[in-house]
Amino acid sequence: MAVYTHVSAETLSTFLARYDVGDLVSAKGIAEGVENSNYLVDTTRDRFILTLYEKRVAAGDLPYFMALLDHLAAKGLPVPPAIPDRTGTAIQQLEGRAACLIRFLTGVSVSHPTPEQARAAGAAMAQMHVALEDFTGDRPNSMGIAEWRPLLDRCGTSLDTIQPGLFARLDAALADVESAWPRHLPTGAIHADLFPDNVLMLGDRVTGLIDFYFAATDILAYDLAIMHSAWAFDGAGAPADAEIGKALYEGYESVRPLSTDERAALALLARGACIRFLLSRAWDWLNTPADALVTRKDPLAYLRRLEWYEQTA
Ligand SMILES: Nc1ncnc2c1ncn2[C@@H]1O[C@H](COP(=O)(O)OP(=O)(O)O)[C@@H](O)[C@H]1O
Ligand SMILES: N[C@@H](CCOP(=O)(O)O)C(=O)O
Repeated sequence: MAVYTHVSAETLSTFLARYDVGDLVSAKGIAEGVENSNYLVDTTRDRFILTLYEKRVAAGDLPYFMALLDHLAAKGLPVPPAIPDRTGTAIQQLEGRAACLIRFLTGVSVSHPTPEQARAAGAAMAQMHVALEDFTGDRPNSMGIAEWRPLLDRCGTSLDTIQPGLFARLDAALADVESAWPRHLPTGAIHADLFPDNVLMLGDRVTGLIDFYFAATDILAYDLAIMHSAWAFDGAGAPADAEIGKALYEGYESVRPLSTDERAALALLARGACIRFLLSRAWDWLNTPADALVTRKDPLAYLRRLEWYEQTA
């Protein structure tokens, strides 16, 4: 579930009156997602997404995310910009939360992507990287490599309640990744969470890239490595059809060919991605009550992926 903050029909009607978008017809909470409260809003004119930003998205970061979305939308990328109200304001306050009314995009996120869908999604990521080459916004990555050790230490040996020896295992894996992490690869604005659930598709066509709330300045090839770690495995962390990972890379390189150094670094960057998502999932696992409404994501699926990159890639 992802409706943490309830918005009544009366409050929403008053809120929509700030915009030139027609009158409220219906509003439904959206179950998918874990970070924010999302509503599907229909008006007499159109369909929108209303997002209320919960504790993980800092209100101070919203201008960066919105500028990035505007930049991509202006270049024709299928991303959902926030809609300005009659005064030109896109970032609002609603029920004590920062909130935006966002363009609705058609399409569905695929649970089991095919190679052709992975190829299209890889190409979409590369188009995004190219379109952001002249984006001047900057946001240090709050989930980047510098943050992994502090997060590991905050989780501490409680990790061993998830799997015996997990803390020591991650401590060693992180030390290896830290000592080899590349410092010379091209950087720019990256999505940093382009999992299948954040790509909307109709058939083999990408109709939407959503959920930019981890976007930050970081290594471009790291974004692709994150994507590979999310797309080329099943939910339990076992490798999916090898064609999917291959098609993802081919799709990306059909738009933005990787340099030799970027290609050589992909496996290491993917090991970093595995540690990053293992740690954030483990933190949530340890700090979310088992009966909470939010479904906790399996941290160990990312340990299996880490092992695959260490042994195979
Ligand atoms: N602009 C959009 N157009 C269509 N559907 C959207 C849009 N934004 C979000 N959604 C829907 O809402 C769900 C949750 O959105 P998401 O941004 O992933 O939430 P969270 O940040 O809480 O993880 C998505 O899986 C998708 O179904
Ligand atoms: N993709 C991350 C969690 C972030 O969730 P999202 O719904 O905002 O994409 C993971 O799978 O661990």
